[in-house]
Amino acid sequence: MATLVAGVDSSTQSCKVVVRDAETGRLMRSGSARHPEGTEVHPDAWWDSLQTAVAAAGGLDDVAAVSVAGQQHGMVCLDASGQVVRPALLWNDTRSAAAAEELVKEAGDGDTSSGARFWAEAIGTVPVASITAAKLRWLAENEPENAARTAAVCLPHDWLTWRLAGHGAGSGAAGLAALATDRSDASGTGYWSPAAGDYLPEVLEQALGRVPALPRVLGPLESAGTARVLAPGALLGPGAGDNAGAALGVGAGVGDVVVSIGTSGTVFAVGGHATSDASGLVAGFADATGHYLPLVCTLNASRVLDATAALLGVTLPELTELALAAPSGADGLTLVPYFEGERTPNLPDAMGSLHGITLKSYTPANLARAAVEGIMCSLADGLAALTAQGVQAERAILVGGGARSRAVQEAAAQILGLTVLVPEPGEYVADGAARQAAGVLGGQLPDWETHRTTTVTSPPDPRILDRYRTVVSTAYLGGRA
Ligand SMILES: Nc1ncnc2c1ncn2[C@@H]1O[C@H](COP(=O)(O)OP(=O)(O)O)[C@@H](O)[C@H]1O
Ligand SMILES: O=C(CO)[C@@H](O)[C@H](O)COP(=O)(O)O
Repeated sequence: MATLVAGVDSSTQSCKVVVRDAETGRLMRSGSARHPEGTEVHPDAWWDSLQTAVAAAGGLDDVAAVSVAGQQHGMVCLDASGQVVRPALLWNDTRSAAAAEELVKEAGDGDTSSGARFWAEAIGTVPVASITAAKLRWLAENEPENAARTAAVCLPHDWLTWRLAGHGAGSGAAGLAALATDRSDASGTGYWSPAAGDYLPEVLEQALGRVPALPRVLGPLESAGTARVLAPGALLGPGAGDNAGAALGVGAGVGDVVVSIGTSGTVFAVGGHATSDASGLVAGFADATGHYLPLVCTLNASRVLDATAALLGVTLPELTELALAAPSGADGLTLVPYFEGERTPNLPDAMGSLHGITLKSYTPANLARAAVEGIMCSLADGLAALTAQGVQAERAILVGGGARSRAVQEAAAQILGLTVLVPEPGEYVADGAARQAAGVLGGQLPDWETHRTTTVTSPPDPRILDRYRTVVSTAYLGGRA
């Protein structure tokens, strides 16, 4: 009988579970379940969704190993008994924007530029609202009683792995000591340095006022123990942040840039050295294989498509058809997609906007196309920031729910200036977690050949990005590029 492994992606909008053959990678079963809306979510809701998704995948009683990947940065605070202190603040919750600014300024003794240089060099990432350290500073300032009750801090994937190991409310000090994470997710906290491979407790103390218990950071194929719940007896992998999970899932190599269009838009690459971008555009994360994962993340991607489809009263496939019916460049209509504020560039209070409205351009088809092009332009800016850090970019690999849209695929080919590869629709973060689980079981990452990939061709149209950049520069950046 085949040995089975499972991978989980506990992402912003949903939880996905895949069960694969450990040797061949063949997909045996899968399931998913929705997460609640909002940017503040109680971790119990993720646990409920995980249970539903596991049941939909036919259970995990027969799997030999499981790894959990998840949305990054979410602040999960536990008290001394192991109980969750308050609902988690997610990566896309911007209430911590001012706290992030304070942390940067304080590190430079009041000077933001030298503060940013400190963070880039010490941690690899200049904090913005998304980063866990900024959320902890917000907690200390706004909910001191919750901050005082916080005995341990962990991330969404750490907490789910811990629950699978049988820990939870009532586990006490021994339970907190069993918390584990991996390099990729630790690198998004703002108090773990990918270059040093260690926590910087002084940075955490500056953020929260003291240093609570933290998860042990496991190596790429180090086990987090044995599952006792949902997959009893299965080996637990270290897990990963979802972007590092996607890199594992698509098998990204040198020259590949992964572009993910989910709730977040991300552009990232696996690299051989740690980056430190003091401009704050590129986060210098770690990957899940012992290397690095320089990454740009935006707050606005697939949900801009959801909102535009809702406004036009069409389904997502209909939105794609509308966008494809419009001319490239949408007759000059430019949509800046900062609907939820923006993280890159760091404009937490920004709003979206529409430019170039004329009697000719103001049509449903052009609006659909402008939404797609606006998202892709913001990711093209991310790509430019990445290559400015020395990242080699030859091919873009599109993943995430939005990559299912042919209009998105074609816009990528027109705007990014790279060869665009689209793996067949799938759950690549959960697949990456499953691949990690197989690696933990067998001692090395398997080379699964599990997905077909198509190359998208569409004539490049540099006018789209030029026009977008002019609009962003004048309307949002005070004339700066
Ligand atoms: N056919 C489609 N066309 C465009 N977008 C799609 C399509 N199918 C799914 N999506 C998008 O996928 C998104 C969810 O993607 P996903 O990567 O699962 O998000 P997350 O990882 O943030 O939870 C939805 O917001 C939806 O807009
Ligand atoms: O904050 C980041 C990366 O820094 C986001 O990429 C989150 O990890 C959420 O991912 P999705 O659920 O949108 O895929």
